[in-house]
Amino acid sequence: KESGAMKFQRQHMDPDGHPSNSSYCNQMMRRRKMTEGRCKPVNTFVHEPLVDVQAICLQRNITCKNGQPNCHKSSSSMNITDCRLTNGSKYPNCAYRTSQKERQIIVACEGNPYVPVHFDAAV
Ligand SMILES: Nc1ncnc2c1ncn2[C@@H]1O[C@H](C(=O)NS(=O)(=O)C[C@H]2[C@@H](O)[C@H](n3ccc(=O)[nH]c3=O)O[C@@H]2CO)[C@@H](O)[C@H]1O
Repeated sequence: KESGAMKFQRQHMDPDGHPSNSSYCNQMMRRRKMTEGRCKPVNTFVHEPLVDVQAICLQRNITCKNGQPNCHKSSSSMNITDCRLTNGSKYPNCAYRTSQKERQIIVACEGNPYVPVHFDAAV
């Protein structure tokens, strides 16, 4: 069974990648298995070293969107790509808009070791 930490890495980590073109999201959402059964509507990939994203869990606690108190915001902005399903997209042909951004990110952390298990937001 896939752990929360491994699921976070599958869904959100791409340290060496960067959207060279508009098909980055179409390719990556398939490759990372987020277009099976349905097209995941929104997903962010983070283009920073895993250790830097794991270090976010050391920042002070803030409240997550779901009210849980185990979220943390990155101290600096990070290189990310937002993938957002387009209106004309029809499963199984999941069509995404690729947007490269520099944003602080908010993740939820859990476990021992205390590591990211959920992407909450980019701010
Ligand atoms: N506090 C917590 N502590 C611990 N675990 C927690 C906590 N909260 C949730 N989980 C867990 O995470 C699981 C999960 O998949 N949550 S999810 O809201 O659907 C994820 C969002 C995110 O993937 C994506 N998104 C969204 C915005 C954006 O900018 N970028 C971007 O990528 O969209 C998704 C939907 O918004 C949930 O089942 C629950 O098990």
